[in-house]
Amino acid sequence: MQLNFRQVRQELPRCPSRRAKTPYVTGRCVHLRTTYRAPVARAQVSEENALEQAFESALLEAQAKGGARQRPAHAYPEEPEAEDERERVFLVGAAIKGEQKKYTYDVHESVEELGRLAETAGLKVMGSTFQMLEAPNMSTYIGSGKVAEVARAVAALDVETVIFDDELSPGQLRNLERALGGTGPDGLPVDVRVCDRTALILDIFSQRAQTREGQLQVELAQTEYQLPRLTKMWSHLDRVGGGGQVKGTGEKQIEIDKRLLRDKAAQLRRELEAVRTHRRQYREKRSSTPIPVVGICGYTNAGKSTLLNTITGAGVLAEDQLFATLDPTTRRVRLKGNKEILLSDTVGFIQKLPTELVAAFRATLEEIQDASIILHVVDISHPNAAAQNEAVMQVLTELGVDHIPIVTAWNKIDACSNPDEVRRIAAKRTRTVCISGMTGEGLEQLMEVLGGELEKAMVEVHALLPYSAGDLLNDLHTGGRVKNQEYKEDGVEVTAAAPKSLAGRLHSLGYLLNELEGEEDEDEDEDDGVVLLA
Ligand SMILES: Nc1nc2c(ncn2[C@@H]2O[C@H](COP(=O)(O)OP(=O)(O)OP(=O)(O)O)[C@@H](O)[C@H]2O)c(=O)[nH]1
Ligand SMILES: [Mg+2]
Repeated sequence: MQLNFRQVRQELPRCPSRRAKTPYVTGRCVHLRTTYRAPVARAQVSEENALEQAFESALLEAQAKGGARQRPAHAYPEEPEAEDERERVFLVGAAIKGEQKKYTYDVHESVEELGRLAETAGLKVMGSTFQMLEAPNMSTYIGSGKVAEVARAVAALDVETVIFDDELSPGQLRNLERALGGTGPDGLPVDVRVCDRTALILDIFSQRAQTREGQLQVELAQTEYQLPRLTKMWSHLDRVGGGGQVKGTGEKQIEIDKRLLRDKAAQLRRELEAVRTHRRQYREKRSSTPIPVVGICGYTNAGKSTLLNTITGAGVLAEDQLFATLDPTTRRVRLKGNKEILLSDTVGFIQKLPTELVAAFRATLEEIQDASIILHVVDISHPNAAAQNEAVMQVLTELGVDHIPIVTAWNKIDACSNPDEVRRIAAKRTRTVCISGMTGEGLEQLMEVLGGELEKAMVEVHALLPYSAGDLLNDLHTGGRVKNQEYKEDGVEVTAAAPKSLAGRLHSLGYLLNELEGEEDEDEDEDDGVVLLA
C-alpha cells in the first residue's frame, strides 16, 4: 500500500499531539519527531495498520525515545489555528556521503534549520524529506525515485514551492520544476516552483534589509543569482523591471530579460558604490577618533542584538527569528575605568551561507574588519553550537579577519540544561565567558575580559605633543591609558598605552619618540571549536 499524502494531511490534524505536526512521509512509512531534536520514530502503514494507528505508534515510540525534552526557543513555532494564506512549501535535503566535516550539521538538522528559514520568510512548511546520496544527481540533484516521491507529496499536500537545502544548478532547477509539476490526483495541472536555500536566504534578506546600502546589496546579490537561472522565479523575487514589454528585433524574450538583468546589476553596482563612498567617509572620520571598536558577530539567532540591547539599551530589534538584524548598529559603551568602546552589532552568519551574500555583505562586514576585537556570540544552549561555531569561524577566515583577537561569549547560559558543566568547560578556555544577554549574567566579567583584551591590543607610545595638539592628549586620555605626562618647554611628554590607530596617527605626525612596536604576539591558544554540550 502506497501512502496517500492527501490522506496524511487530512488525518494528521486529528492526531493528539500538535507538536508532531511536521511529519515526513517516505514510501509506506510515516516518520516523525515529537519534539525538536527527539530521535525520529517511524511506523509502517499497511492495510492492517491504518495511518492514524501508525502515527500513534510512531508517536509513542518518539516519546519513549526522548520526547520528554522541552522544546527550545528555536524549535518550530506553534502553527496558528486559523486557516492561513501562507505559501505552502515542501523541503528536500540531501546528505552527500564522504562530505562529513569535523563539526557539521547532519541532514535532519540542516532541513530543520531550512524550515526555520522558511517560517522566517513567511512560508508554511507542509513537510520534508531527505536522501542519502553517494553523489548529487547531475540533472535533478536527488535520485529519480526520490523525485517521484516528492512529486506525489507536492500533489497531495497542495505544495506551491519545493525548497532544496543545497544550491541547485540552473539545469537542476529547470529539470526539477518540470518533473515535480504535472497533473495532480484530481486531474488538474500542478504548477510547482523549485528554489534552493540560497534563494530563500536572499529572499529573507530582501524582506529585512533596512538601509539603502543593505537593500542595494541584497538586490545585487539577487540579480546575480537570477542571471544564470533565468526561468521562473518566485513572483516576489522577480523585480526585473517591466519584463521587456518591447520586443527587440529578433531578440528572444530570454535574451531581453538577460540584458535587462545585466543592466540592472550594473546600475545597482553604481548606486552601491555611491552609498559606500559616503559610508567610507563616515568610517574614516570615526576611525580618527580614538575609541576602539568591538565587532559583535555570531550565528544567526545567537543573541547578538539582545546582548547589545542589554548592555546599552540600544533598542535594536531582537527577535526569535533568523536574520533579525541586517544592518550594523553601533553604540558607545563605557567600560570600568572610564574607557569607552564602540560596540557594533552585525548580520548573523549561517551554515551554507550563499557566496553571493558573503560577497555582497563584505562591505557591511568591514565594520568587523576595523574592529580591535571580535566578540563572538555563541548560543551555547543550541544543540548544534559546535557546528555553528565552526560555520562562523569559517566565514571570519573568508573575510580575512582571523588575525583579530576573538573574545567568545557563550550566551544563553540560562537556557542550558547543564550550566555548571558548561561553565566548567568555559573556565578552562582562554577568553571565553559564559553569559546570558537575557538575564545579564556574566556581563560584568565579559566587560572585564574585553577591557583586558583591549589593553593588550594597545601599543606603547612615548611622545612629545606640542601644546598646539591638545586634542591628541585628550584622545590619549579617552582612548588609551596615560602612564606619565610631563609639561616641557616645547610640549607635553607622555608615556601611554594607545590604540593602534592613535599610535599610527602620532607616528605619522612625527610626534613619537619611540619606535612603534611591530605586530602584536600571535595568539597562543588555538580555538578549535566548542565541545558539544547541550
Ligand atoms: N534564554 C535566552 N534567550 C536569549 C538570550 N539572548 C537572546 N535570546 C533569545 O534568542 C533570540 C534571538 O535573539 P537576537 O538577539 O535577535 O539574536 P541575533 O543573534 O541578533 O539574531 P539575528 O540578528 O537574527 O542574527 C530571541 O528570541 C532572544 O530573546 C539569552 O541569554 N537567554
Ligand atoms: Mg540581531
